[in-house]
Amino acid sequence: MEYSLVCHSLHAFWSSPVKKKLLLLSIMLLVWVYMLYSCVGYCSTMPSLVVDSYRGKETGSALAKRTDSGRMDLVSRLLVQPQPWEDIESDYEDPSIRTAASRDLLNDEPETDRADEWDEMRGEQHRAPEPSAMSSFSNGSGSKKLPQAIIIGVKKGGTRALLEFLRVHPDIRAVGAEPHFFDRNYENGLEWYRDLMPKTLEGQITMEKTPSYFVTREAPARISAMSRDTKLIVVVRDPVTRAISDYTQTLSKKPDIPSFESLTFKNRTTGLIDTSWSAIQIGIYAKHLDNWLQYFPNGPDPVCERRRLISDPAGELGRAGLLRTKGFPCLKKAEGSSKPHCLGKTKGRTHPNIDPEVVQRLRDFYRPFNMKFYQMTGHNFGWD
Ligand SMILES: Nc1ncnc2c1ncn2[C@@H]1O[C@H](COP(=O)(O)OS(=O)(=O)O)[C@@H](OP(=O)(O)O)[C@H]1O
Repeated sequence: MEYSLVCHSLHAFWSSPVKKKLLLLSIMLLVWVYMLYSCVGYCSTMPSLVVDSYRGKETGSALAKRTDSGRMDLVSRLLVQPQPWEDIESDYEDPSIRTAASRDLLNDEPETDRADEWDEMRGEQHRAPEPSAMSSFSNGSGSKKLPQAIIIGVKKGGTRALLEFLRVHPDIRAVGAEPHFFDRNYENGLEWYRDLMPKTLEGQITMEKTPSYFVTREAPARISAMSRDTKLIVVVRDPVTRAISDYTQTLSKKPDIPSFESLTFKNRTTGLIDTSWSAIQIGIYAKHLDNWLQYFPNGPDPVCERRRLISDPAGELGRAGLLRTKGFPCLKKAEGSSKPHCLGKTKGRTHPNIDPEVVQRLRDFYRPFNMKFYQMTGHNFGWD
């Protein structure tokens, strides 16, 4: 009896249309709350491939200390546009690199473009960190290692472009500024050098580029003492246009220097070339390479060529055996950016017009050295 009464009242309750709607609404609300709860939990534990603007401004330790709830993560992901170019690599912030003197070998002039480094550092601040590096950064894992690969030259050869191409790859981590360890800072010791490097995980490659190593007499012995397995990479360029590019850089900083033509010759009448001028000397590649072969009998490998780096970067890197098997995307654009990150403002300066006779004289001067260089590397770069 009691049972039928309860059933009856329940039946009466369910049969009321208003109450039916109320119940339906409550169920929907419950389902919605449950779904939201699950989604928050799931998203907050997803590996982060992009950096939101807030995280991007933090340092590693700040990241570690952060105790955001998953809900905030979700909200920031939904509301804030992902800004993958806002992460800052700590290696660019290293004051010891920024203040490292950068001087020409023979001319007492800045060797590479400091302005470039700054531009590139700024550009770097807008780079998306690689997923693997990101995770090592955020969880504090990974360690600083001595570089396994170094771009050793040549100055004005396109070394910056090459490094930027390579470091797009998630398995490559590189220090952006030039450490100049094996030429100017050697007395600081290997620990100092290692400390400049970014943290890497197992399997990642640490790299740096300092183009003056190629012409530094002590560099091969020093690099070999660090590790004979160090992979040496050289980008070369037609020595005549390289010299003009080098001169153009100096001219942009010291507009009062003598003309290229007058610096080229010891004696213009006799046509004797001044090989003590660094702009000329750097281009005698065969001579410098000889020095490397004493410590690295296989020589730098690979030797890339600047023209090909411009016309077919992926092909040139593939030919050179760099990342051949990795499906390397060379000039990757950042999400949300129309520009590929590559070079600073000071690259691609207009060269001054040089007297064609002087250019020809220089071509004649370099020809035998170029031939020797082709022989040594087993590759005709076609500069003659
Ligand atoms: N994608 C690409 N590939 C190859 N080369 C490129 C590329 N982009 C720029 N460049 C030119 O490279 C020249 C600068 O070389 P570096 O980066 O080695 O200069 S530096 O030694 O670090 O100052 C510099 O040459 P100049 O313009 O003749 O001065 C750059 O314009």
